[in-house]
Amino acid sequence: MLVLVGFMGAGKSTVGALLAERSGLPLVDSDEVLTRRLGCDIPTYFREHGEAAFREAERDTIVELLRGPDGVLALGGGALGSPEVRAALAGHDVVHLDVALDEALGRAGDPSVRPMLARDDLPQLHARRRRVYAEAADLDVPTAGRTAAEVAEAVLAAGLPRATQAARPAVVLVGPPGAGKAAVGALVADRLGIACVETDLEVERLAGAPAAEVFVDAGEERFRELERTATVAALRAPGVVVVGGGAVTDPAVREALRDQVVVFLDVGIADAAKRIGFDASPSMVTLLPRRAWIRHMEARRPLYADAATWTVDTAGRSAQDVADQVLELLQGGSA
Ligand SMILES: Nc1ncnc2c1ncn2[C@@H]1O[C@H](COP(=O)(O)OP(=O)(O)OP(=O)(O)O)[C@@H](O)[C@H]1O
Ligand SMILES: O=C(O)C1=C[C@@H](O)[C@@H](O)[C@H](O)C1
Ligand SMILES: [Mg+2]
Repeated sequence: MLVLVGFMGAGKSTVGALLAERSGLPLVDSDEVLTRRLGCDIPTYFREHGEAAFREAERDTIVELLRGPDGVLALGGGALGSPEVRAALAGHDVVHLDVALDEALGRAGDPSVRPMLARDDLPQLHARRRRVYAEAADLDVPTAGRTAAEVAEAVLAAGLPRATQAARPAVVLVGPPGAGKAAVGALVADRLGIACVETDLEVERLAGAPAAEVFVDAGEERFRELERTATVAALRAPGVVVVGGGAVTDPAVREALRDQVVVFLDVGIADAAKRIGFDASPSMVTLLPRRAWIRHMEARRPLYADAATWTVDTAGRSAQDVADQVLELLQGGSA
């Protein structure tokens, strides 16, 4: 992961969003994940349970996020107080956004709602933490006199492996026709502010004809060839990638799926048949009658499951509900 550390107001969230956009990696903000998990905002939690309880929850959450799928991770300003968090940073690319105290105070917003700003030893806290951030970091970026965009440029220019790695999808969705991949993919991409690439549509673009037509006129073998080209290319670019139901039968596609963040959207014939509408107007999926769907699913289930980082059961659920679960998984929530 590309991990951003620094004092409150250093620009971790703002610069993190710019780096996420540039690298195609999802942005995860530990304060946001914690707010969701704690069920209330951080100042309220500090008031009701005290700082020690907050630090424990913060430590556990961050250690878990650091073990999770790749991304840009912005850490809360006090996170490095934990030796477990400092140890868990090993092997990640850590960037310290170095900000002077007066500048940070100018940026960090209303001090009355910031538990850690309401203390009289702030200059000492800032000086102490600055050393801890620098010690943990692979790169220190002074933010004084630089816009957030310039800070992001400085991070990219330093050539850290994660910031400059070849782009790859934030998440790849696999599953049979009727799993809801395209609908869920569009919702997830929308929330992450990134593109959604459907390999079926890419095949149509390459072939210059509807996918069903390629399948019937040029034959399945030609269709699979185009699908392999389109899918392997999509898996090297940022965004959310929705992989056509049969693509996993191709060994090159399975190879390209290795080490990706993959969600298998699982579904049974009852829900799939309802969602597809087997008698609706001609499309790729209406070529698959009920029995063929079942046969394909039996053969492909192990391939979907093998490729998957997570499996999500979509039976009886709306696309929005499934998309929310996928987002939660990406942002370190439990399944
Ligand atoms: N380099 C910069 N120059 C000027 N303003 C900036 C810069 N970086 C961030 N800001 C602004 O400062 C404010 C705080 O930035 P941001 O929320 O990204 O900081 P943070 O490190 O995530 O702080 P927090 O402790 O709240 O998580 C925002 O209004 C943001 O637009
Ligand atoms: O500096 C800190 O100790 C904190 C910073 C914020 O990011 C929050 O994690 C919380 O307000 C504590
Ligand atoms: Mg922030």
